[in-house]
Parts: sequence; C-alpha cells; structure tokens
Amino acid sequence: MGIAAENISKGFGNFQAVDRVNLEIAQGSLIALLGPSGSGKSTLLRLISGLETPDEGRLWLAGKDATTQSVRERNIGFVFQNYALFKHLTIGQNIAFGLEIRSISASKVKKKVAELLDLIQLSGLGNRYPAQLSGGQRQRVALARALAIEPKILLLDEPFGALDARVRKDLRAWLRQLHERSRVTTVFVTHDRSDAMEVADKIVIMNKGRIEQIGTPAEIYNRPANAFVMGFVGPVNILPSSANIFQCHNFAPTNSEIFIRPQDIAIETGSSSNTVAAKVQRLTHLGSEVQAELALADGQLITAHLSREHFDKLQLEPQQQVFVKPKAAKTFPVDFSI
Ligand SMILES: Nc1ncnc2c1ncn2[C@@H]1O[C@H](COP(=O)(O)OP(=O)(O)OP(=O)(O)O)[C@@H](O)[C@H]1O
Repeated sequence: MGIAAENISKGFGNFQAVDRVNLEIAQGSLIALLGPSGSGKSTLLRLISGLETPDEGRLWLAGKDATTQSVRERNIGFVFQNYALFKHLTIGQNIAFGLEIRSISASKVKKKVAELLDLIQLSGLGNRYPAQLSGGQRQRVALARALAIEPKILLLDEPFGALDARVRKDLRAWLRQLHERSRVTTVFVTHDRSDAMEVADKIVIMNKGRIEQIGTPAEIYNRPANAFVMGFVGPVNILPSSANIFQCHNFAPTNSEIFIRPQDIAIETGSSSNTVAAKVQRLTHLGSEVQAELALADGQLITAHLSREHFDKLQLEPQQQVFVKPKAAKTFPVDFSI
C-alpha cells in the first residue's frame, strides 16, 4: 500500500513539530526518515500510523483518504523504539498476541507463529521467554509480532536503537533481506546515517519539521540539496572561499563557504601544480581509512581521509610537511533566514 502525505502539519502548543510536509512513498518500498533529534521524524511516523491526527493536510493510504481513519482501520504494523515484549509471555505467545485478540482459530495462529519464527530465524526458540534472548533477537521478535497481522504498512521507530554496533549491522542486513521477501511498504525512523544509507531504498532528510531532501542514498550523498544535508550525511570541511587551498580556483565572492568531503582532499609528499603546503597535526586510524588533520599555511585546519594503501605509500608522520589540493568541492546558494 502506498502512502502520501499532503501538506501535513502537526504542532504541540507553540511548537511546529511537522510543518507542511509533502511526501509520496511508493508501495513496496523501504524508506528511512533521517534527521537530528527533534526534527519531527517520530511525529510524522505517528501521523502515518493514526496515533496522531494532523492539524492540517491529508494522509492518503493506497489512494484513499485515511486522514480520519482509526489506527486499527489502517492495518499498520508498528514497532516502537526500545520495544518491550511481554516478559511473562513466551516468544511464540508474543508473536501470537495480535492474532489472538482478533479471534483467529488456534490452528491458524500456530501455523502463522511457526512461519514467522522461521522468517526471523528463531525456529525452535518459540518456548523461550524474552529475557532468554539477545537484544537483536528480541528486536526480530518485535518485528515478527508486527508482521503477524499481515499489515499493509510497517512503521519502525529507531528499530536498531538500543543495540551494539555489531548486532546493529547484522540486524540492518536482516531487515533488508526481510523486506526483499515480504515487500511490505516499510518506513523507519533513524538519526543514524549509516542505518539509513545501508538499509533504505530512499532517504527522507528532515530538519525542523520540514523535508530538506528526498533521494536514494547515493543521490543524497553525492548531490546534497543544501548545506544542512551535506553536513548531516557525512563529514565535511567548511572553509571560506578565501582559504589558500583555493588559490588556484575562482569561486564567486557570493559563495562565502566552500564544502569539501575529507576523501576529496588529495595529499602528496611533493609539491605539484595547484597544491598548497600543509602540516600533519594528527593521524587517526579508522580501520580501512586513515584520518589526517592538517594545518594549512593560512592557519585553516582541514580533515582528510585517505585509504590505508595510500597512507602506507606516503608513510605520513605527525609534523610532516605535505602538499594538498581539493579534488572536488561544493558551494550552495547563500541561505537567508526569513
Ligand atoms: N506529545 C507531544 N507533546 C509535546 N511536544 C511533543 C510531543 N511529541 C513530540 N513533541 C515535540 O516535537 C518535536 C519533534 O519530536 P519528534 O519525536 O517527532 O522528533 P524526532 O525527530 O523523532 O526526534 P528523536 O530522534 O529525538 O525522537 C520535539 O521537540 C518534541 O519535544
């Protein structure tokens, strides 16, 4: 079932949590709402679910106006942040919960629970209690419970929230595979750009109750619509156009700030055309990449990321003199606050 929000707004007192949002989500897609804390992601998710009613605007589900439909009528599966399973019920009973309150026959419930346990790769653990599972396994049970009612839409609020980095990574891959099999239209909220980049078909970037950009992970990363998106989806150096690293580039004076990703700074040990001198201040090993903090002759500090291979070739040391130039840079039209 596709989703469309049309000019939808929601305020709490004087605070505008969601501000005239327009969004179309295609049936069967997997979408991330990504933004900083307080940007309105959860409120938008709750508006889609029917847990909140909009002050203005309309919500369409499968082409029908659902603005005034109840949560139940919408047939949506919802998994909240830090989802608590019923502690006194087994995993099987937790998954069956939504089916039993819908008076479905015992044999059908049993079959469905077995299918879902298989889907979440926990067959054989149906008689365990939540306390006997790991955090990642519990999160999968929460998803199975939401899927049991065969929802047309699945809404997940910070589904990877309370998990450690390793489990988080496994669960991301697992959610992606689950979606490929189930094809239920899924919207998840996250403030973590890696969650969004690794899992979603499309990312909706939110800021102050509004949508800044909608696009595939590659579009958002490579062609950010504005300075906010560029800074939010990856590390960035922000330099004045007068910085001496741009001495051979002619930026218009209106482009007061220039944005460069750390991997778009070329480092060489000898001087060549268009390079400027810099001094290595600090080196940090990030795994497959090395981060070099560099001081330019004009006092500007920049951060560069280089591959391990390139780093080994250059044999960089702290305090060493190097030569740098930008490989790519971006400017945005000047922002005006109204
Ligand atoms: N029921 C409510 N009453 C009052 N204010 C609320 C309510 N729900 C949300 N807000 C406020 O609306 C703003 C947006 O909240 P929301 O939870 O949608 O943001 P978010 O982007 O999901 O943030 P987070 O990642 O921190 O959950 C916040 O400033 C929050 O305090």
